[in-house]
Amino acid sequence: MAKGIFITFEGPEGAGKTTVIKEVYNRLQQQGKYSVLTREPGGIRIAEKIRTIILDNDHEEMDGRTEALLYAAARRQHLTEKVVPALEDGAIVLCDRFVDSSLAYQGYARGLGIDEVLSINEFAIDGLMPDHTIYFDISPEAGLARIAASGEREQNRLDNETLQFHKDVAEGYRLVQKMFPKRIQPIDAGGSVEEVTETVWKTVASFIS
Ligand SMILES: Nc1ncnc2c1ncn2[C@@H]1O[C@H](COP(=O)(O)OP(=O)(O)OP(=O)(O)O)[C@@H](O)[C@H]1O
Ligand SMILES: Cc1cn([C@H]2C[C@H](O)[C@@H](COP(=O)(O)O)O2)c(=O)[nH]c1=O
Repeated sequence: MAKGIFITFEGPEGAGKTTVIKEVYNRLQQQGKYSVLTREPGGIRIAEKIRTIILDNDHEEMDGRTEALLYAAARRQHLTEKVVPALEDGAIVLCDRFVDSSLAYQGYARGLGIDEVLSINEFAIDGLMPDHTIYFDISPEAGLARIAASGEREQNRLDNETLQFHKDVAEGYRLVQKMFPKRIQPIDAGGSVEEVTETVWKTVASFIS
């Protein structure tokens, strides 16, 4: 049985999750808290390989159900190899995206059905849902504008979806929040990096105190 705390970070493209989660992880390290920073899809060798297959711009023919199953497969391996052992060791596990991404992106935006995608993920996660989820609340337009402004990142197959797809992702997340109101805590992600980091830090601190 897990002894640690499993915290996931969710939101649309460019919401600032990766930027802020790194800072939160650094602060936990400075405080001497045993913490693990990881991401989905990825975090371990096999899941990073699956990530490359899913996000490759050249794989435009990928079927929606194949996509959902690949995310679930990467998740299963990541959980068994990294997340569960860390939780059993008492770590605070910070994970950049998890099952709610599948529900919003594949379940709602791809039109596979939130319940259907939850059902294949139930097999993958075998009962392990996050203790807490922080949702970075920002419009898809603002998130995509941040990515465009930075010019640092190569656009992947999901980034390159239509604006309507990203609006559907946001609507999907809204429905997922209604399904899990106690677990998912929205924060305003529209401020500066410093402002959002402070909000997230305070929220994480409230989970671990
Ligand atoms: N609060 C912020 N204000 C302005 N720019 C930001 C803010 N947070 C992050 N950025 C910038 O926006 C871009 C996207 O940020 P980041 O990669 O952290 O987002 P993300 O939520 O992880 O996105 P994705 O899920 O698409 O990978 C980066 O260039 C980052 O420097
Ligand atoms: C876990 C997960 C992710 N996605 C999408 C969301 C993003 O477009 C990419 C991951 O890229 P990031 O830069 O690391 O955020 O994958 C998804 O559609 N379904 C999922 O389950």
